[in-house]
Amino acid sequence: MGDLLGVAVLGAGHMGADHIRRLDRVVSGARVAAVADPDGTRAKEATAGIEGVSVHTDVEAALDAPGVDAVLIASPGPAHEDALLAAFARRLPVLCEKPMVPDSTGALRVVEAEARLGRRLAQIGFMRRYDAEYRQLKSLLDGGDLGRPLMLHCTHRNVSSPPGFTSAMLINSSVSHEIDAARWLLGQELTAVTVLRPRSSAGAPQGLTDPQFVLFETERGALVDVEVFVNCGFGYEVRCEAVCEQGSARIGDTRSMAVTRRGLAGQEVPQDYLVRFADAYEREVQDWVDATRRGEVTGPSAWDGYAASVVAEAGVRALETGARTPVELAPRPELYAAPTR
Ligand SMILES: NC(=O)C1=CN([C@@H]2O[C@H](COP(=O)(O)OP(=O)(O)OC[C@H]3O[C@@H](n4cnc5c(N)ncnc54)[C@H](O)[C@@H]3O)[C@@H](O)[C@H]2O)C=CC1
Ligand SMILES: O=C1[C@@H](O)[C@H](O)[C@@H](O)[C@H](O)[C@H]1O
Repeated sequence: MGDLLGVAVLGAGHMGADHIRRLDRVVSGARVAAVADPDGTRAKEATAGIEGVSVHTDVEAALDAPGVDAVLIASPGPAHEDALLAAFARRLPVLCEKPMVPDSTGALRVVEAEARLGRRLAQIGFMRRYDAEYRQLKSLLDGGDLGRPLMLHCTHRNVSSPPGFTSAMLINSSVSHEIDAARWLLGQELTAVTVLRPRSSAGAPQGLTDPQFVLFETERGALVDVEVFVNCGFGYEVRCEAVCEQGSARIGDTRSMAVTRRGLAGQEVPQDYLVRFADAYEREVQDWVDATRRGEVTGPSAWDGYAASVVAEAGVRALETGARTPVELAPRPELYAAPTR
């Protein structure tokens, strides 16, 4: 490694381009060494003005490019397994966007491959763990002042879904964040899932089941409900209220300046995740760069990515069948910690 951690970014779409900008201009200690995207034009646009970066349409060529010390995967979910295994084969540390691998069999292959190496290389991009409000809620719950958590009420709304977004993706792409956040906040595995379908919004693309109401059960008897609505049209809203035995705590209400004029009081509502979670992405990538330079791997693990995929897969089955669906996890390799609390 030179003075700076050389990062190969795989995928230069919405998230990839934003991570490239962040690595180049916001976080310290890293540089963009290579970028791969089958759409070469996107890769060129995302790297315009960055010195010393090589641009590729082939993932393996980017991983083997000079100066690459680590990898950031921001390609679509189905491409993640091959990319993770290629990074592991080269012993390169990885920050992989969620979902780690959308299908649980592929996710387990990633866990097993890392366990065979005997050390962690992967951090999964569940950035809510780096959001100031989520961290505050986590400390409060861990401190025990509110007593045992009984319920989490979650809201996850997007203004609109991108082209090609499916009813299953409301769960395995969008709700994957609540799945990870609930496991982390509560320190418990999720054990069963039920999905209800309210009437679909006229604002949703034809055939998309949107919104959905998802109910998770946990191993120590708590309940987690999630309203997910990805074509709400009015704002990017992510909220979570924890209801405990001796109190409740709620995060995600609009935190911007309040303005009153012409008889109305109002606050700006973020329109997408890049705005709402800008600070969280920055802290996530900075922590990853710092830990990688120290030779450590911190943050959400491949096991967390696997668990989220299994729960989401059960959720998609529950959506299709209308039935309460149990979650079955494989035995957890020793390399990974159990959820604690
Ligand atoms: N943490 C978060 O809040 C968010 C995470 N994501 C995740 O980021 C990832 C990318 O999502 P978006 O940027 O929204 O998608 P996108 O569709 O905007 O970009 C994906 C890019 O990857 C390229 N690509 C396709 N196959 C590839 C391959 N095998 N190797 C390298 N590049 C390839 C595409 O040409 C495209 O440029 C997904 O895993 C998604 O779930 C997306 C949005 C927010
Ligand atoms: O990860 C994300 C997207 O992939 C997903 O599609 C959105 O629903 C989430 O809000 C966003 O954080």
